[in-house]
Amino acid sequence: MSDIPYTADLFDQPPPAAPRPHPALSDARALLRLLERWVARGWLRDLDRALARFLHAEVEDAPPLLLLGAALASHQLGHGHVCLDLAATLEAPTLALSLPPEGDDMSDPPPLPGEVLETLTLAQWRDGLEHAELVGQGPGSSPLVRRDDGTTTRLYLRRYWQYEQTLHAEVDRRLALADSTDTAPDASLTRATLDTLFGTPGADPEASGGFNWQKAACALAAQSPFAIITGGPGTGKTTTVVRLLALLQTLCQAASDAEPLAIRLAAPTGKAAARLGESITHQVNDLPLGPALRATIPVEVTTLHRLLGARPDTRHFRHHADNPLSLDVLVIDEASMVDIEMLTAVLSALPARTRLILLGDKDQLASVEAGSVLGDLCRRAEGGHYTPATAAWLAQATGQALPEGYRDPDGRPLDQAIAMLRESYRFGARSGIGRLARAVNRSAPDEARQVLEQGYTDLRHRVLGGESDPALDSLVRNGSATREATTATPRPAGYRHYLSVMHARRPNENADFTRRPEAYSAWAEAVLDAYGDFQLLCALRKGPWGIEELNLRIARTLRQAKLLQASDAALEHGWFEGRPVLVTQNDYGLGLMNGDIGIALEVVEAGGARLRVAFPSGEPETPVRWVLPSRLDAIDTVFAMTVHKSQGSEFRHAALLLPDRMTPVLTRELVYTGLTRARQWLSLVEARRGILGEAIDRQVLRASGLG
Ligand SMILES: Nc1ncnc2c1ncn2[C@@H]1O[C@H](COP(=O)(O)OP(=O)(O)OP(=O)(O)O)[C@@H](O)[C@H]1O
Repeated sequence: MSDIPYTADLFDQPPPAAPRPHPALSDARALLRLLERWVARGWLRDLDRALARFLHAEVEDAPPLLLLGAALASHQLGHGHVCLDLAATLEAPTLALSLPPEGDDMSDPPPLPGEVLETLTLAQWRDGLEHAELVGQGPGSSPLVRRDDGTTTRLYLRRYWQYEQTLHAEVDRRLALADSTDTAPDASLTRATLDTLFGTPGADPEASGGFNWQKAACALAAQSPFAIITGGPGTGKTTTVVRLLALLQTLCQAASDAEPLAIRLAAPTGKAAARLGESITHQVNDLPLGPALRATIPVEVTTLHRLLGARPDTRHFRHHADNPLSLDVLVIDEASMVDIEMLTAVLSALPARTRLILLGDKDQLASVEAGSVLGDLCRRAEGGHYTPATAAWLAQATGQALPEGYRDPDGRPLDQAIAMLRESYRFGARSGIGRLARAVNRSAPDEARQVLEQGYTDLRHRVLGGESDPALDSLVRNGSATREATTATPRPAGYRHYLSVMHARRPNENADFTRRPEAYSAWAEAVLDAYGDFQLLCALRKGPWGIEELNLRIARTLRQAKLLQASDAALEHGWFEGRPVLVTQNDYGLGLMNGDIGIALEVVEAGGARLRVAFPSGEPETPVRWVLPSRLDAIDTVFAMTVHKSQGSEFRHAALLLPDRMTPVLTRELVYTGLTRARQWLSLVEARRGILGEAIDRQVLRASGLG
């Protein structure tokens, strides 16, 4: 009692005024004015406001709370959510809406969502959505759909609600087929084939209790027309799927003398497709199988757009429910990057008998488009939840007893179709990167901190002393010093490495580009390969820790070290030799895909020097595709790359830079995705001590009704 100041002052103060409801909550015109200010400021898309305006113009009595919900549900699509979760929005508007957006300087801002929503309750917002013409509860023609459960309401634009419904229906249809006994594969042949493909039974590491999850994944997927194989980097997803395809072909051959299964492999981006193609080619060659069976496993990988027959200027594909793909098996790699619209299109274009196998890492950042389908479907993957019938099948088909902890008599049909690979062969038990990735995934900041302090040789950690700390420049220029710095030990590179290769291996100055293309091609291949040795990854686009400012800072650092030569103007806005660029949009005409990285190189042509940009083509005969800078519009300089853009890529040494303050994009998934891009070494750079812990405490939860 004595701690409380007992002074007259305390009682003289008027009680704080209760916040008043914002006028936009009850007046449609005030709401539209507010949305206009948010659009002018770049907080909302014009598209989001246009929807609210359209509904207001069409239906005079459309409640303001409904218009607000519609604009925000539309805004959420731009942030990867298929719907607006009302309760989450009211609880933490800034986080749920990512508003104000990253990089806003907050000078003279319009009212913040938090201020506007401050007095609104979930019950009031729900009441405000009561409008039969505009908001339905299910099938119908209303533009919006709401789904209520005890704790929240989800508001969808009808198209996205429909995607979710189609996806549910298509997955359920396939899972129901899995239950019918006439589709069950021959258990003894499955077991004999898996023993051949995987060698002696039970050869998996102790960490998995001797249980070979790769083998189990093959057995689970072989008995279901829909299957997911999820696992972190290097857990053997590709290894497993190649063996699964060999098993399926063996079972098919034994069942009939018919043709082998028609199998296609696909990935969401050209880069992911090229990577899978390369990895699968090696794996197929190593299979302990005869050449005839090996030849039935394809090594060519296409993009999903190409598979479905994308047509320019329309979101409709050539293949759909009425013109389905003729296939027996479709494998989609990097499925975490596939958004809900694309996955629905794929499922609709596949006959129900076609087996669909999704591969991916459920813990990675989801697609930037709406819907984290893989993550949602795999929410229960960690625990297994296999029924007694599934455990019995695994015992018959693999000769292994499923550990108790993964059994569940109440397991759901979807659980039976999902296999999680739990052991990384790339990051063994002694790898700091692997241990850090596990700590991040478990949201264990203290454990992550300990891993950083334990002196792993593949892990470096640095806390910067401010925006201009030269340690960052030194890291990106030179890489990091190895602890066991002997000349024989390879070192984690910085950008000096690829630029040195560029200078040292340049073709003779008399070599003309048109007459000696092979000399230029070999040079470009060496430079591109060396570039893959290092990449700086950042969470943000804007501000001192964002890629825009860092790209310029790094270019200047490299010029100062005499590794680049360019005027200020060229560094800021133009082209210079050595400029690494990232393609940000597919360009089928040029054969370039979103995510491709090229490097500007100077070639001698017709007696003069000119810049051309070299991209890896993925084709063995002409490994480099040369493009004139003037033909490239959708590109960014990529000395610094956002973690979002780095998905599906790997670098021998990756430096992950975390900013000095929390922003909505900084989450556990982002840190995990960033650090698992490193194949051999990771440098983790904190702009402020402790930011890693704060980031991994926060997980993105995408709003959806899947899972
Ligand atoms: N059971 C195993 N025993 C030993 N090595 C393995 C095993 N499974 C996979 N590997 C090796 O681990 C490495 C990674 O395997 P793989 O490429 O199949 O993993 P992934 O999960 O597809 O990787 P990514 O995350 O790159 O997509 C490869 O070198 C592979 O040969």
